[in-house]
Amino acid sequence: MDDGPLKTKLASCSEKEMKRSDFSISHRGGGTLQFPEHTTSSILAGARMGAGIQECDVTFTKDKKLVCRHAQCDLHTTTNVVNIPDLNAKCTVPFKPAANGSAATAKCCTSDFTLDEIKRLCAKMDSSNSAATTPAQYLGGTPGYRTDLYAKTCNRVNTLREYIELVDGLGLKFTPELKTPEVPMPFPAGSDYTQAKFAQQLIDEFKAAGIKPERVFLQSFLYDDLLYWVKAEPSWAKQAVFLDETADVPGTMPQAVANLKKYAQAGVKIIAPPLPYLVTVANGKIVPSEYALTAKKVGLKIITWTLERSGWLGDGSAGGYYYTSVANVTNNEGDVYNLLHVLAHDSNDAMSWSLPPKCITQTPKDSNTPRLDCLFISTEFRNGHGMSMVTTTTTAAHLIGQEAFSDKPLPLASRRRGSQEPAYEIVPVQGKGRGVVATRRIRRGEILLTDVAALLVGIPFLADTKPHHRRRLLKQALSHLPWETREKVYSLHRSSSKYEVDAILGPNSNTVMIADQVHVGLFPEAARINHSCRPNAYFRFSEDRLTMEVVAYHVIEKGEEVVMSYVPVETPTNERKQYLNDHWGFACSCSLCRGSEANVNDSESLKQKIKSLRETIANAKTEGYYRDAIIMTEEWLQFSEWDQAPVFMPEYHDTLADLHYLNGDLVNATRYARMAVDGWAKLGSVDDQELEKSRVFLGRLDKLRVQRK
Ligand SMILES: C[S@@+](CC[C@H](N)C(=O)[O-])C[C@H]1O[C@@H](n2cnc3c(N)ncnc32)[C@H](O)[C@@H]1O
Repeated sequence: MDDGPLKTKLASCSEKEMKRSDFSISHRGGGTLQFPEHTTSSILAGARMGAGIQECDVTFTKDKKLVCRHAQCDLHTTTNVVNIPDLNAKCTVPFKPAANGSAATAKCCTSDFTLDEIKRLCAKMDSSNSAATTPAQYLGGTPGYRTDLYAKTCNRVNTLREYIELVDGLGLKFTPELKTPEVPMPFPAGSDYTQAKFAQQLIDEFKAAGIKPERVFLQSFLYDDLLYWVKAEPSWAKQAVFLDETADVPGTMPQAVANLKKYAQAGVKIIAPPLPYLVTVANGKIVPSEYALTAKKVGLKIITWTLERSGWLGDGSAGGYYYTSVANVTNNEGDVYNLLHVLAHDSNDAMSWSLPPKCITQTPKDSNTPRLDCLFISTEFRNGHGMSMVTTTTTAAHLIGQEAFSDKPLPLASRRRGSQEPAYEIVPVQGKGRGVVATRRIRRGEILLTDVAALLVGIPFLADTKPHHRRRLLKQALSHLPWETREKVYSLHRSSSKYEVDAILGPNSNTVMIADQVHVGLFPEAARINHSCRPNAYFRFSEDRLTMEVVAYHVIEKGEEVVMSYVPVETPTNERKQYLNDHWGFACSCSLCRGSEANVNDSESLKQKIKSLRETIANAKTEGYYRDAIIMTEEWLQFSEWDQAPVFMPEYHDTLADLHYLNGDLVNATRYARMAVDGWAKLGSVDDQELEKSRVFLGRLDKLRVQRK
């Protein structure tokens, strides 16, 4: 693979455990390179490789039973049928040996046999030997890049029912494809076994097995099958997939693109074309095609047919059919990852943003590697709240990867009693402009306010970009926000500074981490919270929701101002005063900033002690002195209580649980983990994320204890 950020990122995962994911869908069972397809061994191999969804291509037997085969008429190449004389005789075209320069032939269909007969077959690797003069020879021909190793024992052909049972047992999802019949329908002629009946039978098998429609992605190449499901079985059609091959004939792509709207209007939800429909090349890079962009625009979801190649990527054939639209940038086997990256991220990027991203490339002073920063704007984000972001494409892709833009539910913030109004108001506060004041008593740990980011900007962009370029891009970022959010943001402009964006961003933004990169975030509502050296609240940033939650450190009485510390609480007084003055533009008048020398010094030395204790705890933890870290954590709690510095008991219990676990003491680790879970739960479930984290940890500890018994 070519060197670059993607290769580095992938290499960093080489030692990670494989995880099951719905992103990975097995084709014909998962292990077709090594296992006879659609068999139990193949499905188990797919599951081992991480497939979250498993395929069965569904076709019917002579007695109308449903079985899994890639095609209705492939039994002569995927089973030993031609080598069983009485069954071979029943084939549509029984085996005929090669002779006089003509290849050996056979054609055996599932509809030639009853299910009992099909159950006598052994599945094998999909191949045939065209030079065969005997049925046994015809079974050969497996290409050298596959193996017959696992076809030596008899793998039976699975029925749809057996596949459902197996995949259900593995806890996976299903993607059955209704195979286009190769015999005229109804089958047999004049009977009532129509195409619609076949399409219904497939769903009925899932219903009979008690499978919910949310676990099933039906597929078909026949548009009429999709229309049938939409009409007859709407809940099963919700994630039915239309396999689109209508642009395979040269010149037909424009029509295929135009048809997408029609499909969406008819109720189709997911389109699955082959790779070349989805990507093209622009400026030497793989990018989403017009087909992909249009599909998204009309509201269709996309599942790539398969990620496969016809021939090697590095031998000059450039992957054959599947790579036709990107052949001129395909020259080594690693290019499959470049393609996959575009399918997984870039095509979604292009859809998530309301305007095409605007990008600039610049090389930071301390590095030789150029960095691409882009302005991404989504006016749809959070029901029209909107958000602009200036960051690298890697960070944007990371956020898309964790579905940060999917409007996940927000954690519940405090409300006024018996009302939907927030439990705070924004009012003038003496000497500080405006501020946030509680309108009822807020409990410790309650989430007082949840705010959605209006703007996120990477620090490297701010540091490396020339001021006028920086201001211009940021101005665009703000001006494209939806009206209501934009008004809120502009109302934060308090100073008479010449540069509006600087005046808005400077004294109103918070530092947040996204994908391990430092960013500043503008949260227009939370930006009304003033500073105090003795805060009663703190903020927590959620990377996968792009929100800020303001949490009460301790009880905040009705009418009390909600305040946060703009600097780490343990920062020494002089440093703090200086920073607040330089960066936030005000002279700190907190009691700690202006208190008597003696008091300040007392508090100062406590702060210093806490600061160094926290550092020592962190060091002891990384160096493995867990016992010492445990003792110091107890000490830290004591000091914090003297100083009235905020400390959450569940947070503290989480730390102790972790340290005891690292120290190999499962009993104490479990004790503290349980206390942490109880503590978070008592906070009224307002902090679901922390509660969930502690619960997961406790679950792990419980499992470990059971294993060790
Ligand atoms: C994030 S804003 C807080 C909301 C602001 N008071 C308003 O009216 O929108 C930060 C600005 O508020 C003012 N501020 C915050 N805390 C203050 C404090 N403790 N004393 C004086 N001014 C403060 C400063 O002007 C600071 O730059």
